[in-house]
Amino acid sequence: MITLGEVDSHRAALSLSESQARTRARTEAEAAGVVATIFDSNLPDDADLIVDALLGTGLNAVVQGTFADAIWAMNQHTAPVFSVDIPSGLNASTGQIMGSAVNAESTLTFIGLKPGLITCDGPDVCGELYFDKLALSKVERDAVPAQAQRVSYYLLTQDAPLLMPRTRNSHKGHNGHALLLGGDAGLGGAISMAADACCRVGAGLTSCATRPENVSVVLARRPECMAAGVNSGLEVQPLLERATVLACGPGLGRTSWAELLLQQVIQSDLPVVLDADALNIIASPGSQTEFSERDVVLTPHPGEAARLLDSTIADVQSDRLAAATAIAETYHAVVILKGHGSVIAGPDGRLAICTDGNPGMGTGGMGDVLTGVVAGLLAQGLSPWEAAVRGACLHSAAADMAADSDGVRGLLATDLLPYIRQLVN
Ligand SMILES: NC(=O)C1=CN([C@@H]2O[C@H](COP(=O)(O)OP(=O)(O)OC[C@H]3O[C@@H](n4cnc5c(N)ncnc54)[C@H](O)[C@@H]3O)[C@@H](O)[C@H]2O)[C@@H](O)CC1
Ligand SMILES: Nc1ncnc2c1ncn2[C@@H]1O[C@H](COP(=O)(O)OP(=O)(O)O)[C@@H](O)[C@H]1O
Repeated sequence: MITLGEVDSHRAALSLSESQARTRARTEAEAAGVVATIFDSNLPDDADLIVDALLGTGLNAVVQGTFADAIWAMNQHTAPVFSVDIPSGLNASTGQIMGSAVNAESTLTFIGLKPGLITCDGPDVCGELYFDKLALSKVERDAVPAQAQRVSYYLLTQDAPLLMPRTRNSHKGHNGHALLLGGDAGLGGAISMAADACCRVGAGLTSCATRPENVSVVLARRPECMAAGVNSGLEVQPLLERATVLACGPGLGRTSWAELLLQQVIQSDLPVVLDADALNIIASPGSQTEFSERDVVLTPHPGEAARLLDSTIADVQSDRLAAATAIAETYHAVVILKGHGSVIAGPDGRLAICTDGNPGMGTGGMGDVLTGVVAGLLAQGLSPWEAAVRGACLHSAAADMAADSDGVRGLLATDLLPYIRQLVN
């Protein structure tokens, strides 16, 4: 941790106001050896560290004027920037850059980890993130309730394994039977990848209901999976009777075939994961779906979330926690709002942010694998909340392992599968 004492030979203080608090801060900084100067668009060339303590967690409007100039100057400077509490210009609650933000080399945040540091644009601007609870007692810290729980594969498995070990006497009937529905013409890969992930996460049995022409695609990729070609909703009925958990959406499309399949899924009372076009169909005008009596996980990316909320991607990304909460409340379901810092929201107001994951995951099929992972966890008896939290972290941590091994670019959804298997054991 860097202290003021260690930076006292550096002239990096910016004085932009004479309010009482700032005056006191300035007095104390000067006493520690900092030389304060009025900011005039330039920072000293010879500074070898910039301490950014310009704007804090109260920022709620676009940064303008001298503040924007100061942020620009810090970003142009060759010295690394160390941000105090939060990089100036970043919205502490949402992770949105408010016009411009400091690109910190590292950030030391205090008392509580702000959600904006770990979702949306936050991780791109805060650099290495450090946390100090300061001298506050637990009682004092608990007085301010956390907005969201930070979750990661590492945090979830510090004291216990991700999944309970199996009894030696267990058999496939104990581990659930997931039925995955989707795979319209040309999209057989999506349902096939979801099924593979469901098998690898440990579901006892995995079946697919897909277009007849995709049956061979699914079976060729994963013979352990069962695949039925279906043309109508009626043909889905016997499959539903054997399943314990459903997932619908990967490669589903939006044809009348897709709507018939989804109708069967909606009418069932089995736990279900809905993704991709299943979400787009329930978001369409006239569709009145809510799941108050059922275990449901919805996995929208920001585009699908915008359709579910009848809003825009920009609105969703401007406050990801609020968007995930609004979907969870509207549909009475657990929601994984995907993207960097995936947000998990429960209908009861619970919120978590997953800090695993990397930009290599921005490739087709990655969401289909997540659907299979969450379905496989539900099949093994996890609650929707646990399946969503553990599934999101498992999926992203597997992607991090795959990226550590061979790099971020060119990472494919199916590259995650061996790591998913390692991480569930
Ligand atoms: N091999 C396969 O069979 C594949 C099938 N896929 C299936 O094809 C379906 C349709 O995929 P499309 O890409 O056409 O449609 P999408 O609805 O997934 O994407 C359409 C648009 O939504 C927006 N969007 C998506 N992700 C976003 C994000 N993270 N942040 C902000 N905006 C975002 C973008 O504007 C994007 O162009 C998927 O739902 C999936 O089930 C894809 O998963 C790709 C691979
Ligand atoms: N930059 C990123 N950082 C972390 N995770 C990401 C990033 N980009 C994408 N992801 C993850 O990858 C997956 C993409 O899902 P989705 O958009 O539904 O893909 P598809 O429809 O192609 O299957 C989600 O789990 C999302 O959280």
